[in-house]
Amino acid sequence: MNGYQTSEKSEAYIALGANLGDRQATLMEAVTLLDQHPDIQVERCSNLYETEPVGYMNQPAFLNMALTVSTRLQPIELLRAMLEIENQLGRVRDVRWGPRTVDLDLIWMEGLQLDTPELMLPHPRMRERAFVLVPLSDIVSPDTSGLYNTVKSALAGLDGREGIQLWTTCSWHSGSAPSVN
Ligand SMILES: Nc1ncnc2c1ncn2[C@@H]1O[C@H](COP(=O)(O)OP(=O)(O)OP(=O)(O)O)[C@@H](O)[C@H]1O
Ligand SMILES: Nc1nc2c(c(=O)[nH]1)N=C(CO)CN2
Repeated sequence: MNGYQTSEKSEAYIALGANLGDRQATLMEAVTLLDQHPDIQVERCSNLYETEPVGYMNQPAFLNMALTVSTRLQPIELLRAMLEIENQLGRVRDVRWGPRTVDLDLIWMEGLQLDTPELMLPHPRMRERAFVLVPLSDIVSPDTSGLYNTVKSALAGLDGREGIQLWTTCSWHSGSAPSVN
């Protein structure tokens, strides 16, 4: 699909990670801030997983999770809203793949492919990242068949879930804060 209808609501999948400060509190704050944006509604929220760092090893373990949101925003506007929330929560960019208070990546919008430096969709590294795929597998449904099939086949091709532990369950009830156990 090339064109993009902004008048209709779209579902977007977002991966979140944090490995500095109070990781769980920061992730919960990011979810709340996303839902408080006037044009973004959080629909589903994965459990939280503690994961070993990938790419740059000399850093603390991450907490990772994933969300489904619905929005009428253009994808680039959604990404900019996400980057603003990262800044609000104290994200500092220095080392590539290095430690961060919070990271929000736009992973997938069904039927959409983009290849610009500012935004690539689907996220170009999603298939090799168990820390993205495992949380996503909590929230994908066969209705979103492109993503569902991508997550299932990418997970089957990885070496399993080594380095990924369930940290806490999480559920989302519209209009309230995310609830963790
Ligand atoms: N799908 C996407 N999601 C988030 N950022 C993207 C995406 N595609 C391109 N970018 C661009 O990548 C830039 C760097 O993002 P970021 O600092 O989060 O990278 P990173 O988390 O260190 O590494 P990685 O991109 O491998 O996850 C962002 O400013 C953004 O413009
Ligand atoms: N376990 C884990 N490792 C990472 C993560 C992350 O969120 N979790 N994010 C990175 C940059 O996007 C690099 N490495």
